[in-house]
Amino acid sequence: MLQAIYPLWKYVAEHVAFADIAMGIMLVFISRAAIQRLTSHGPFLWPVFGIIPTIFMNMNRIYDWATDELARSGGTFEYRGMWFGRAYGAITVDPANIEYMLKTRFTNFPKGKYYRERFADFLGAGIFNADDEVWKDQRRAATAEMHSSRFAEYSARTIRELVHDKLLRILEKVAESKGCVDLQDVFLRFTFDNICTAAFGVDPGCLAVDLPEVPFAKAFEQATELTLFRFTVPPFVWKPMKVLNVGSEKQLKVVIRTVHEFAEKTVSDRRADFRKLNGLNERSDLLSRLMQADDLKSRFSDTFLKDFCISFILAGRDTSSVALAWFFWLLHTHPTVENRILDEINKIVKQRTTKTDNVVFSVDELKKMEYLQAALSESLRLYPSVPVDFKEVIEDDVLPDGTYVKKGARVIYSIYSMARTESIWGKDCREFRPERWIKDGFFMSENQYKYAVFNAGPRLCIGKKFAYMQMKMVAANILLRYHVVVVAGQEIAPKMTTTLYMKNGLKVRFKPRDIEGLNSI
Ligand code: HEM
Repeated sequence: MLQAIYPLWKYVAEHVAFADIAMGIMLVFISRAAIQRLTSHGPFLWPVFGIIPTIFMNMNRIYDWATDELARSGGTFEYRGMWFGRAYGAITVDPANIEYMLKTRFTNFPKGKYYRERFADFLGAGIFNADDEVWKDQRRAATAEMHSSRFAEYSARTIRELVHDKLLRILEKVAESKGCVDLQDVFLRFTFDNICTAAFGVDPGCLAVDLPEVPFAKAFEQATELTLFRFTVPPFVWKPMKVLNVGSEKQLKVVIRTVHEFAEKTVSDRRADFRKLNGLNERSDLLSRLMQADDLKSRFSDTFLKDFCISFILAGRDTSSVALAWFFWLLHTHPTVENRILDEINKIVKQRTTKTDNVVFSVDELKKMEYLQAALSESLRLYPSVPVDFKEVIEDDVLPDGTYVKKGARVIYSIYSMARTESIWGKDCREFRPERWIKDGFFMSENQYKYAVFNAGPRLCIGKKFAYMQMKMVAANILLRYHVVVVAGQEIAPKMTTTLYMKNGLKVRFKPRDIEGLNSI
């Protein structure tokens, strides 16, 4: 045998240079990739690394890149990538595929282990990080409490107080000084205080006039960012770092501790109040309502309540604030829309029978603001607070458009790209046109799977109603009193992360309006 191979090897060694062999291997890979490109949709898949190099090349415009590729591929493309571990699946904007995953085959497309493993330290088994029975239990409890008239009244009151006692004071101070402020930062502070008040019944005080740094809020922000880092590196990098307690994992441990200590103390203090007062009838925040509702069954342990509240804060913290920042930016670039909103607010104020110096909108008045609701929905369509989401595949499946997805795959849906897809929203899909939401003078909602901004199906956002009330209360009160002037020369661009922040914030000035002359901008 060796006698036969040796002459052959000798011949190859003498006549074929190493470079020729390398070239041969490369040609095989390139022709495989070229065949793949010709026979499938989607971006070029590189040898070995698949889609990863293309993602890195387009990192600073990843959402627009995905939109272009999805348009080229007819709405869905498959991907695979090797980044110290295998990743594979599909990316889609097809509403039928989204309905299939989020409703029809809900149990085959959970959040999954990949997500849960990375968020476990921070969120424990909280609703945002749970599947199956653990999720169902929390969902049921949260829905019952949040849809109660008691919570609706409590949240309306707390939002109103926060707007009038804190937010408008800050704006007034900025307007008087003729200075400018980062409106996105102000909104982030507002929603953090607001969601903590709703979930825990505790106001952390981020929205004080001097805009202080609040340790709990800072720790929460860092815990989110450092957890997201785990999605960008392979497990064999972050897991040993966690065990050895070094680098970002060391920092993560510290900030998670701060968040958990705050939450644990709030839960145990409330438990003590419960025992002392023999109930929590006076309190309407979610934590107190859950404790009270659970009085006899003892189903909700303190750990469950802590995890529940932390998940809730994560879900409701930044979503409506970034939505408001994009909304005010769009108004700046579309003054006719701003005028129409002002007309609507003006009419509602004029319908009042009693005049007052300080207009405080009631929930009924906010409900009548149909055009404002349309403008906020349109702004969220173009700039969805959660631009992409994904689900894990439990068993091999076929999506309605024929895409085969293997067990263990991740199917990503790009909500940002959906808004820019002509087959979904028409030729004017890229335009900011609140009128598309108005039929016969009234706001008309859209199919959840076409407008997946608040997710859809059994996991539809629980805070949707709360978020609209919050956004309308803020927008109507600011617009009534100020013309928001965007400072010229700043770069407005999205930050490439899981929440659609403005990368550089939104610097604005406030020009007080003559409330009598609402029609003049
Ligand atoms: C404009 C504002 C908001 C938007 C665009 C939004 C969007 C979303 C989206 C896309 C999800 C699904 C996330 C996922 O499963 O990966 C979600 C879930 C959720 N949202 Fe919202 N949200 C907003 C405001 C809020 C607020 C203010 C609250 C709390 C008061 C809230 C509470 C929740 C909760 C608890 C879930 C988890 C539901 C579940 O998994 O069953 N959201 N939201």
